[in-house]
Amino acid sequence: MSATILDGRATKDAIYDELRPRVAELTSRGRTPGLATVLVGDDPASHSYVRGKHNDCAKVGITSIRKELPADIEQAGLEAVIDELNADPACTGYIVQLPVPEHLDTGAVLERVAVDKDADGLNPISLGRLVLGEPAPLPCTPRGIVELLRRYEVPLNGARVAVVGRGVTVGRPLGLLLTRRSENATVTLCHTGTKDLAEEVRRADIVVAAAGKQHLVTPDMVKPGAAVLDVGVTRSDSGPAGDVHPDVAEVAGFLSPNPGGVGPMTRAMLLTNVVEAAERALT
Ligand SMILES: Nc1nc2c(c(=O)[nH]1)N[C@@H](CN(C=O)c1ccc(C(=O)N[C@@H](CCC(=O)O)C(=O)O)cc1)CN2
Repeated sequence: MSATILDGRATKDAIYDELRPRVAELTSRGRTPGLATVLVGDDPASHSYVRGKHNDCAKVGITSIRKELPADIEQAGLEAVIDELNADPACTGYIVQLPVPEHLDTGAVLERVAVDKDADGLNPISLGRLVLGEPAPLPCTPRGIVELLRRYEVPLNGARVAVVGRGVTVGRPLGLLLTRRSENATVTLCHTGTKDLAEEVRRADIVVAAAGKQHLVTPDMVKPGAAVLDVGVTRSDSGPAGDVHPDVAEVAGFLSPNPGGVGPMTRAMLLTNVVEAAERALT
């Protein structure tokens, strides 16, 4: 058996075909959406992700605003840039690319992003609304995972899902999304303290590996026919590697590869959040 590939690149392109006329409509009404990114430091992977986001903006007609700041910027300097974007009418949504250098206070930064411009859904008020089941921009990677599963008709209702990794951009919000009544899945959030990870994964109909540990999920851990989504990435001299061992493709029913799976979906959901915020502002 070889898994059906959950193709994030093709799905992203289909989503952009849907976004383009919505952006054109906003533009015709004098409200072109504008995405800003704030990138602190020189991390090559972060630069590559941000470049991808702006390339995508050009494809759908969203205006791009780029703020690139030195790695040694003080908290006050970064907050001044955030205040500037909060006040800029051309910026209808923005993100601070994570991680920021360690001397900066990530929580304070995310809290300062104006809620109505929070394109990442990572402001504590947006996350609180998600917990309460109120409308909010959804964090891009978890939203992308759910969208990818839906478009490939992977059943979610009643599914057992093992999410490996409890980070704030993926694992924790994904647990919240998948346990909404609309998704109705049962989620086990696994982490470094999980006693028997292999057993938890083996029980799952859907496995989301977002731990950032190379080839953590091996074929013997996967229930035959399960959907496996590889989200984590580890970079070494031999190049980037995902959290899922390549041989899992022989056991899984569906596989979201890395690269080419959830990464492009993260970008597609970011642009979707920006368009939705601009549409909300018009109504
Ligand atoms: N503010 C945020 N920071 C980060 C987030 C986030 O959602 N918001 N998530 C990750 C990184 N990320 C988004 O910024 C991201 C990761 C991967 C990709 C992507 O398109 N990957 C491609 C490969 C591209 C490449 O290697 O250059 C793929 O998987 O095919 C986009 C965005 C951490 N930071």
